[in-house]
Amino acid sequence: MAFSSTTIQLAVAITIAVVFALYVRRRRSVLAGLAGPESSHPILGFLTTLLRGSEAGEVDFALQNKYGGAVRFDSIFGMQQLWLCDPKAVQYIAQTAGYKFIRASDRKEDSRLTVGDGVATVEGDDHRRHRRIMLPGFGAKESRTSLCALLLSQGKTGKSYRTRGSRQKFNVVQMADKWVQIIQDEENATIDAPFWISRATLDALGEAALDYQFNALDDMSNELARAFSGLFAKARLNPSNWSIFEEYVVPLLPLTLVRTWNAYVPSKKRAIQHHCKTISEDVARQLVQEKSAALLADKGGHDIMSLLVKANASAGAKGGMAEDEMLAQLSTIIIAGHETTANSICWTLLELCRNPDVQTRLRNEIRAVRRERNEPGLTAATFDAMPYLSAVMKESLRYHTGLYHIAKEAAQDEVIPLLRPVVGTDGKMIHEIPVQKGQNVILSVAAYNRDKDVFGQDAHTFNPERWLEDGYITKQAFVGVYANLLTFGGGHRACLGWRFAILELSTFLVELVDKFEFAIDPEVKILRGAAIIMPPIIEGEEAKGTQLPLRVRLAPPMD
Ligand code: HEM
Repeated sequence: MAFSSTTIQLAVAITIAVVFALYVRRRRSVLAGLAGPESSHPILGFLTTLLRGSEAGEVDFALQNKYGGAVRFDSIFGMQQLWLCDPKAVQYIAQTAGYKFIRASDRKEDSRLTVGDGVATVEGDDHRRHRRIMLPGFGAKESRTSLCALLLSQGKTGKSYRTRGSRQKFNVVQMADKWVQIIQDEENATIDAPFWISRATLDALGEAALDYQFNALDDMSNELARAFSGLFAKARLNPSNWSIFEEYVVPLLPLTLVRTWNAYVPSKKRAIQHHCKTISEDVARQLVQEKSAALLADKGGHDIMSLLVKANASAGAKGGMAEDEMLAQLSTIIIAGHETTANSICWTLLELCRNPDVQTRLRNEIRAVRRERNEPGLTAATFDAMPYLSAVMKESLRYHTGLYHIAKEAAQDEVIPLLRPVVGTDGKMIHEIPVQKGQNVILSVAAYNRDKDVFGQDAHTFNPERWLEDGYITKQAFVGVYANLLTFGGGHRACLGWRFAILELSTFLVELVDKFEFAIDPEVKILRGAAIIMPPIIEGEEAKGTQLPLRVRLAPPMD
């Protein structure tokens, strides 16, 4: 990439200013006694290893194995960063400390570029206000209602749910029909699972959460689907040294300079982010207008966006959201809820390929329950009757976390407790870690979810059985909203859509595993891409982005 001389001069000036600021800060750092790895780059420290490891999570597992639950490492210019997977430390930061730990400020402007000032970006009182307005759309009842409306639409529509007009099939059934066509037309065809699942989950999110038809499965040229599919891999996989430098140094500048930089210094990532934001804002504007009109006519729906418009109207001028904040929520929901869920479905299918006995047992359970209940469509109660499905999902969300890191920052001086002490550089045991205001902290979702004390000595093995046996999992500290995993985060920032994601994952698995048998060419090595989220990628074909070629066959009928 060629840089203009102004960009280079600006970069040099910023570098000098930041080096000086960090030099002062480093002298004050209280993390020096914690053990950690050597830097792998003179300027970028250990970041090049952490962000570009062979596979997302692998560096985390090595740190956990060598140092335990708390690690210090150097980021840019020797600035000290804290990495944690200790259950009590994670619990403290994600849950107990509340707003004493905020979203890392180096991530905020970046996510603002894609989603604007939505719930995932704002802080403090604004964040409380956004969550209060959004929560009604994401509660247990609403998640079930909006998704059940969809699930039932493939059969008879329940009287308490709205009809879906001309749409007859839930998206996964529609996708499965297309797969049947492909495998009938071409012997030994492989299906690139993320290509299809990403479109189907976008359609599902549109219909269930927004009452909007993206038509991504029918319309291969759909602009929004093309922009958002594989977005993280396109924008973030394998970052160059320059991208890492920019991502960590620029946010240290005063906000106006950060925004000037983002507006005038060209980058592939920012071009992608800008494109996505523009497209999603167009859809959001249309939706907010439609939903507001429907509300005025007393015809408000039960989808998340309608509930959001309704809750916002009730909140009134003081407690409500401005128009740009409402628009930002739609981009937030698409970014937060689309690829994360699509990837989780893909990883679960891959584990079913790698563990054929698990696949067979799951199919047997699905078919037995469906035969026994004999219902036209799926309901939340159908899933409740499938304990093995629940175990497979929990294990998949544990083993392949949607995000492998959650980045936080101390909003004040704090002391972080540890469940298990770690050995300091002077050989003494460290039981708690004092941090100063502004300290960046990485919570390793990948490593916490593989904690052997919590999940068993075989935590690095995919084993759904652990969720069915009493005493296999020992709760060390309450951490997350679902199955005590850190996958959906925790506390005041926990994922708003986790119930929705679980219902969606359940639906896709039931429909797909009932109908198809899945296998993968053993020669194809699938890696967890490191792109904030973890898209499946093929070793040696990283440049092609998200891929998961599966051998899909019709499953033999039940005896
Ligand atoms: C398997 C799928 C998913 C995973 C693994 C996932 C994971 C996460 C994580 C780790 C966070 C950040 C938690 C933190 O910072 O402490 C988050 C936040 C969020 N997620 Fe999800 N998510 C998923 C699906 C969804 C869905 C389907 C939706 C919406 C329909 C959604 C909406 C959100 C929102 C709005 C936030 C921001 C919450 C806030 O900042 O207050 N997510 N998610």
